[in-house]
Formats: sequence, structure tokens, C-alpha cells
Amino acid sequence: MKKMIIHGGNRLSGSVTIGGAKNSTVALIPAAILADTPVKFDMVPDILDVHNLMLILKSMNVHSDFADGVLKIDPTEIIEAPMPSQAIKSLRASYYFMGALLGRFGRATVTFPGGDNIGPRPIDQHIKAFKALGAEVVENEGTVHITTSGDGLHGARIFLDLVSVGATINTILAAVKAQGSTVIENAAKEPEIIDIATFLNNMGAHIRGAGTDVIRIEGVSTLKATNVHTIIPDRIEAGTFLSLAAAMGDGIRIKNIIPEHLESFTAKLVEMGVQLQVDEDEAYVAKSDDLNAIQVKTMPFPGFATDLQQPITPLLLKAQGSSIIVDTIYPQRVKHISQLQKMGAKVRSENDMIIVEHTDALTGATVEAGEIRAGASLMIAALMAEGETQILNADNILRGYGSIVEKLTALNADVSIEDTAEIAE
Ligand SMILES: CC(=O)N[C@H]1[C@@H](OP(=O)(O)OP(=O)(O)OC[C@H]2O[C@@H](n3ccc(=O)[nH]c3=O)[C@H](O)[C@@H]2O)O[C@H](CO)[C@@H](O)[C@@H]1O
Ligand SMILES: C=C(OP(=O)(O)O)C(=O)O
Repeated sequence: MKKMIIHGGNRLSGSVTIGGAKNSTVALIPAAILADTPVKFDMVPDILDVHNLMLILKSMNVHSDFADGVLKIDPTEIIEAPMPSQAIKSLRASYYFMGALLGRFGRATVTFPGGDNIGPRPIDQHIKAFKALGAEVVENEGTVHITTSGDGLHGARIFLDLVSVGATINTILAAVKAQGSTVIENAAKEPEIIDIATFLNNMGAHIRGAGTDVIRIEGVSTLKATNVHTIIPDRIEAGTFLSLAAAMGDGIRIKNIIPEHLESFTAKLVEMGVQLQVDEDEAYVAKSDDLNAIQVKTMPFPGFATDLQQPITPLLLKAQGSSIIVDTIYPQRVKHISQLQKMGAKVRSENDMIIVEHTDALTGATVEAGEIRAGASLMIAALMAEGETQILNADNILRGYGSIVEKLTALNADVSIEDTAEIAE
């Protein structure tokens, strides 16, 4: 276990370069096992989720090698084998091995995934899609067994009951090598879905409509990588740094962004009065004062991302008046509230609403990162606070923020990470 130690109050300036998107990467790695050749990804973030996925690959005799942002995966000698349950439980995206193994072998046995504890996270829509494609699915003591008989998977028309990133990607992974045509209706439209479809299409898949709510897939028999796939920039990491820059920056440039992926977020910053200039692939945030309170409602893409409601909360403390956040995706995603209160933040959760009042000053405290974006929220608050903050369970931050100490230090923050293994035991 790790803890992050921050001495807050430093004004920050300089530039930061955003890494590849966590939520693309964690789907691309399982997707790689569908290939009949080695594959190579570029702009891979150095985050814990990647290392845990590499452990899972190893258990299947899939060799992977990660250095300088390049991840090579060789699935050509893959075998069916039990997967390490600790690694599976350490992240959400291990559920993508259900779709990927099903696509590769016509069967899969995968323990229920872990990931952030942000309220109920059922996978009924994933299972509904696998069944529609002809699979039989049995859940037994936390493990999902998926099998096919006869000719294996066949194309189907699937209407997802709700918009789900995971169910959309898992259906694509299972359907890409199935016989015939699959249509996914009410599909999620997140940019990461387009990234996965691009990777698969470049290997010979026929996926059309990714990024819209109807995705059409014609099954193919083989997938072969011929080029390096460069992962899109992480819009959630970018939003986290935008929020930090608006709260504590004296001029911060955020490089390697796709502005169109951040529009719902930057629109809110502008509404607050943040001094923001957005260019082709970077944004500049000047020192921002006199901020207005706003209302935020999280929605599937292109709406305001649930993963950014916690990172924007410390910035809202600086606004005059009361801001309100309603998280329609995860109403129980409030792990940061009690911890921010320990630092003196006037924030509370009431009737599925988060109410953020203007707070003159925050003070350092010992707090706990209950999940990744709660951790990001506490990290920003700690950089705003006077004195020392210790963020326990910082592993949750490292799940999704690559080279975070280096990136913050380069902006003049006083931050370090320490091992707390002995204390935890
Ligand atoms: C690895 C990854 O990409 N994680 C992201 C993904 O998670 P994840 O893919 O798990 O989230 P979903 O888009 O599936 O969830 C959206 C909503 O649908 C519900 N639901 C989902 C599936 C299902 O079978 N049944 C069901 O009821 C969920 O409880 C949630 O309320 O999208 C979330 C919503 O943008 C983000 O917060 C996560 O960062
Ligand atoms: C909820 C998140 O991640 P995961 O789905 O991987 O738990 C997140 O990235 O904010």
C-alpha cells in the first residue's frame, strides 16, 4: 500500500503532457488476445491497471513487454488457463477478458471484476449481449462461466437497456469474430469505444458506427496487426489537470489533448469564469479568480463525465455561492465528501446531490482515497491546502494517473509517494 504526501499551498506553473487514456488502454490490452499476430501499442500510460493486466496476460502464456510507453503483446501462443484472481479483482476492466476470450476460444471463465467502489456496478447488459450472440452463461460463486456449442457465436441485434461503456466494448470484442452481422443499439459513444474499434478495424475487423449509438459489426475470421496503435489522450487525466490549473495555477499549459473530448468539461470551466484558452491539441489556463458557482449533471458521453465530478469539486470550493453536482451514472459516488470535510471543505451530500459551498481555506489532514477519482479530488484539495496532507490508499490514484509525482513536481508541487506496506500489516 502507498500513501501520497503533499505539502500544499505552492502556486503551480509550467506545462504537463497528458498520457494515453486509461479506459482505452484497459480495453485494448484484452482486445489484443483476439489477434493472430503480435501487437504493439504506443502512448501507454504507466499505471497500476496496465501492470495488473500484464499479470493476467502472463497467466495465459501471453508474453508482454512494457517500456517507454510502448507495450508489446504476443498472443500467438495463448492457452486457456485460470486467471490470477487478485489481479482480476484489482481492476474493473478485467471483465473485457469475457468478451475477448469468448471471441478467441468460444468460451471464458472469469471471476467478477473489481475496480472502483462507486456504488452498484452490475454486468447484466454484458451477459445479455453474450447470450444474444448464442453463448450460455452461468454465474457461480462470483465466477462467470460462458460457453458456446455447435457453430459458436453468431451475429445478433442487441438493444442495450442502458448506455454502458463496458457492455458496448465487451459486445464488440465477442462479436468481432462471430459469424454474421451484429447490430448494437443504444450503444455508448465514448471516444474510448472509437479507439478500440479503430484498433480492431486496422487489424481487419468490420466495425462501423463506433462513436454513434448504433454500431454494426460484420464478423471476420482473423485479425492481424500491421501497425502500431497509438492510444488517444486521457480526457479524464486532462480534466483533472485543468481543474488543478484553474484552482492553483499561475499559468499552466496542458498538452496532448483532444479538445472535442473535453467540451462538456471546458464549457463548465468557462461558465465558472476560468481563464481558459483551447487550441488544436493543448489548453492554457491562466491564473483564475472570481469564479462563479455552477450546476453539474453527469451523463454518458458527450455529457459531463462521472469520472470528472470528483476532480472538479475542489475547484468549486473556490467559487462564490453554492454549486450542485448530480451524478446520474453513479449517485453513490461520494467517497471524497467525508475526506474533503476533514480538510475543512464545506461540501455535503444530500438526496443524491452534492452541494459545494465557497470555502476560504483548506488545511492539510490525513485522508483516504476510497477510489481513483476520489483520490484525484483529494490530491487537488491537498495541493490547495495549507500544511501537510497524507492520502492513504494512494494505490487507487496510481491505478489511473501515470507518472503523477513527476508531473506534479514539474509544476512546482511538493509531493511524494511512500510505501506503507508495514503499517498496513
Ligand atoms: C474501465 C472503464 O472504462 N471504466 C469506465 C466505464 O465503467 P463501466 O463500463 O463499468 O460503466 P458503464 O458505462 O457500464 O456503467 C454505466 C451505468 O450503467 C450501469 N450498468 C452497466 C452495465 C450493466 O450491465 N448494467 C448496468 O446497470 C452501471 O451501474 C452505471 O450506472 O464507464 C464509466 C461510466 O462512464 C466510468 O465511470 C468508468 O471509468
Ligand atoms: C471508475 C473508474 O475506473 P474503473 O471503471 O476502472 O473502476 C474511473 O476511471 O474513474
